[in-house]
Amino acid sequence: MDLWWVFLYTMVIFVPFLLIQISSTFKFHFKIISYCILCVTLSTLAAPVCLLKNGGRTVDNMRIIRAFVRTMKYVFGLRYEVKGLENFRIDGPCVIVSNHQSVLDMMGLMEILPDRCVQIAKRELMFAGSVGLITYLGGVIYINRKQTRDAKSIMAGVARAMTDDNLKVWVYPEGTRNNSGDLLPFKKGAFHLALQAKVPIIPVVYSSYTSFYDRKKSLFSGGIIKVEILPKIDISGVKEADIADLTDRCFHEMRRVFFRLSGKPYTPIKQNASSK
Ligand SMILES: CCCCCCCC/C=C\CCCCCCCC(=O)SCCNC(=O)CCNC(=O)[C@H](O)C(C)(C)COP(=O)(O)OP(=O)(O)OC[C@H]1O[C@@H](n2cnc3c(N)ncnc32)[C@H](O)[C@@H]1OP(=O)(O)O
Ligand SMILES: CCCCCCCCCCCCCCCC(=O)OC[C@@H](O)COP(=O)(O)O
Repeated sequence: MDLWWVFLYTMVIFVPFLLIQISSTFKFHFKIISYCILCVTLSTLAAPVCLLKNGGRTVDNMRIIRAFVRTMKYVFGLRYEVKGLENFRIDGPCVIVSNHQSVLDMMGLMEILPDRCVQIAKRELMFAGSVGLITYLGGVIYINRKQTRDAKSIMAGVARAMTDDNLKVWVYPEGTRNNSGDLLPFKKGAFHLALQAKVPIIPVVYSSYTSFYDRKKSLFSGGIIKVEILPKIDISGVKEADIADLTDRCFHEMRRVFFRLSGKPYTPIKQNASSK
């Protein structure tokens, strides 16, 4: 008899708990899948517009893509509070570096994307159906992260294109998505690129998503994202040998802003800022 009561009480507590868990995981995946479906649908609609208006692969298509993507934040209840947009107002090309937390970043990117700006992306994105097609039409530069030598030679070509075609380039120096509530060490490609093209670096920081988006906790609700565009980092006088220091400086500056925007106390780290 006693065992029966234990069983009953366990079920009364356990079953609703299990159901809540399942429904929150289900809700999370449902939202992520909706996000992907919306991306695929919008890129299918935007691709013909790009082709009809601009003919083929050109950075001018980014204006069209930007307009489509900017509608998506309303669907997911996201709001962006942007500061420092005036720092984008520089003549000529530059390298923009920002933190990368999730696939949702694409919305934050398009929210503030300046004209004539292309992104560096992993080459796998090229094969993502209509999303791949739209990134191709927008002029996204693909790199193979597993082949540093290839990635470097592509970046050297990009440096030339930046000055020839007056292009801004957006790089995620962490090199991968990171939803940990801190920044990953920076890779050096973006900084080599700025030096090779002789252009300034503009850091952009997005506050942490962890309060409304967390893959591990199956959390994805609406929220406010604070964005700050920092003043440009001038690279005049910087030499190849100073790249590690430059990377370090930029990393620490961005990390400080990241903690401030995320409302978390700043904790200094001793480890080297760059990945090697
Ligand atoms: C309407 C529809 C809507 C829906 C659809 C919307 C579509 C929207 C359209 C468009 C938006 C698109 C959004 C795309 C977003 C995509 C995001 C991603 O994919 S993020 C992943 C890929 N990005 C990166 O990885 C970049 C950052 N990585 C780098 O820059 C690396 O540095 C890289 C890959 C070049 C090399 O990586 P290493 O892992 O080998 O690491 P290292 O430490 O940097 O380099 C190793 C050694 O090589 C030197 N090195 C690196 N780059 C060099 C260079 N260019 N020249 C000379 N040396 C270089 C370094 O100094 C280092 O050497 P020493 O250790 O210092 O001795
Ligand atoms: C035929 C297959 C169709 C597949 C459709 C997939 C639709 C996906 C829509 C998502 C579009 C968002 C684009 C943002 C790109 C992005 O943020 O990629 C992540 C990479 O930065 C980092 O990669 P990782 O190293 O894996 O963290």
